[in-house]
Amino acid sequence: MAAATEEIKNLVVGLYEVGAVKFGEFKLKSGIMSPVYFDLRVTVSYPALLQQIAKQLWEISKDAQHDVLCGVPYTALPFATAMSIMNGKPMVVRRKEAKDYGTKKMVEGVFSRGCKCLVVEDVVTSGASVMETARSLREEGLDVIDAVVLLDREQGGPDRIKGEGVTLRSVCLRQRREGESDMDQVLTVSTFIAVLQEKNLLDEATSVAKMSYGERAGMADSNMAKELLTLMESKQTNLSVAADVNTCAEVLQLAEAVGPHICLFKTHVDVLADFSLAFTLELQKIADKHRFLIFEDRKFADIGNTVAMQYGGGVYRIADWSHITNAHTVPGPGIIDGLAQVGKPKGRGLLLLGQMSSSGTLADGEYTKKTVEMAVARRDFCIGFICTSRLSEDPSMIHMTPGVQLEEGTDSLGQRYLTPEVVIGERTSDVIIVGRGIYKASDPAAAALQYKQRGWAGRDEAKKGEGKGRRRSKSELGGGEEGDKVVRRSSKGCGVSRSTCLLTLKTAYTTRLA
Ligand SMILES: O=c1ccn([C@@H]2O[C@H](COP(=O)(O)O)[C@@H](O)[C@H]2O)c(=O)[nH]1
Repeated sequence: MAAATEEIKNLVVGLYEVGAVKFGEFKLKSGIMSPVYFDLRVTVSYPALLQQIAKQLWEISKDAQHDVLCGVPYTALPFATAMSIMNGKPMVVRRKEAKDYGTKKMVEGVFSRGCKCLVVEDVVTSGASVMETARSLREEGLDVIDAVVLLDREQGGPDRIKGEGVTLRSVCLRQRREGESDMDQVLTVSTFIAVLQEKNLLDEATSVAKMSYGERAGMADSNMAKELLTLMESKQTNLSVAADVNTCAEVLQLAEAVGPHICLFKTHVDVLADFSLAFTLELQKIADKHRFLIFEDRKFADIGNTVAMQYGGGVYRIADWSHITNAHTVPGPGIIDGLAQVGKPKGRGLLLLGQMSSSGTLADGEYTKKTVEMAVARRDFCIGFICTSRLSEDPSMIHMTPGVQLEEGTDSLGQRYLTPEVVIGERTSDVIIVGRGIYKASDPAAAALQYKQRGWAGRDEAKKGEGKGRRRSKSELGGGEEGDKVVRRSSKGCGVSRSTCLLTLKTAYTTRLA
């Protein structure tokens, strides 16, 4: 599955740079407040950007049926014109008001009855403008079954438009996956933010490392990521214990002892001499009691079909009891799809191994980069990474780092240890995973508390921005004119932190008006 292509990323950045996307505080025509406003009218002043827009709109029109194009007046007229010129496709123009002289035609241009017309729109909110245009074109004898839009504000537009017999396709930052509806084919807000952050275009305050886990929970795409981030915030812990002990009784005893201090309990059930499904039920009871999630560190590494069987069946039936599991990306994205087939219906989440803590690991450079792309493209199921430092500025992605002890060092088999302060404070990871440092301690509960405190304190360092995850803004957020949909706007002076704006933005986007 492709992540946002470079072309789409460039388009997002281009829109942002010309002020077609503004962050601040806006009252929309509907009365709701929004921390983002799209004003695509400015794009007429940027021919290269207009060309990019037309190219993307044309690409998503490929499966649509059309003999002519018609832009919804006025902002989308130049989009349709650019598409027409670039692809040699004729267009028609729909008048907003009929002339009171001459032909009194509502639609200008040459067409015949039954001619298929593709409606082109800039932004869809409720879908009213597209529907009005489609009705008017139909009254003149044109056949309208498809429409395309640059930005879908996810407020029910495509469904309403579908109700009028028109399929709306939107330019999106990820490709539609099998089984997803048209409504899923949207420019997701967290992807939008991730692209701008990746390009260092958002204010430093938006750096994910500076956001609370709670704020990020509100922005996460998968329910499992939301649940874990919420739990971390409410329990004030970013500690995961790795229970690498050999019997079920030892695992359960450890879970009872460390349960109050952790967000996640990591298992390797294939090292248990006496594994049974009854044991998993006991573990789940302890997890419920102490409010932590279970992570079976299975490190799947086969083709999609095989991992689906390994995850859902066999002796361990991992998907039945483990909230989270993980996978290598060596096989390619099929491994994620295979695991998602089993795990998604159960509400589970997946971590990808982007880096490893062991010395000489091959998981670096291009491999790590590709892994991040795979995760972002499936953020409905992928909740983050096993890694040694932050890999992505996407607020949905939870970074978990193993190889943590109170002192830096190595073991005799190549494991490398960093301290909680380095992992969370400097490398801006989200979760420390600690095994021997805790289960081999004379008092595992006391050791867990100590790691928990040091891991949580690391957050303060990360928020100060001294770490690697620090982002510097390249450009100030620009001022913008008041549009007909905007009552008030302020960017710098809105009195709300940028991260709060972004959180509200996410909320605004995910709240359907219908
Ligand atoms: O890169 C990786 C990935 C996973 N692990 C796992 O974490 C724990 C670490 O245990 P320690 O005793 O704290 O070394 C263990 O379960 C590994 O399988 C990792 O270490 N590195």
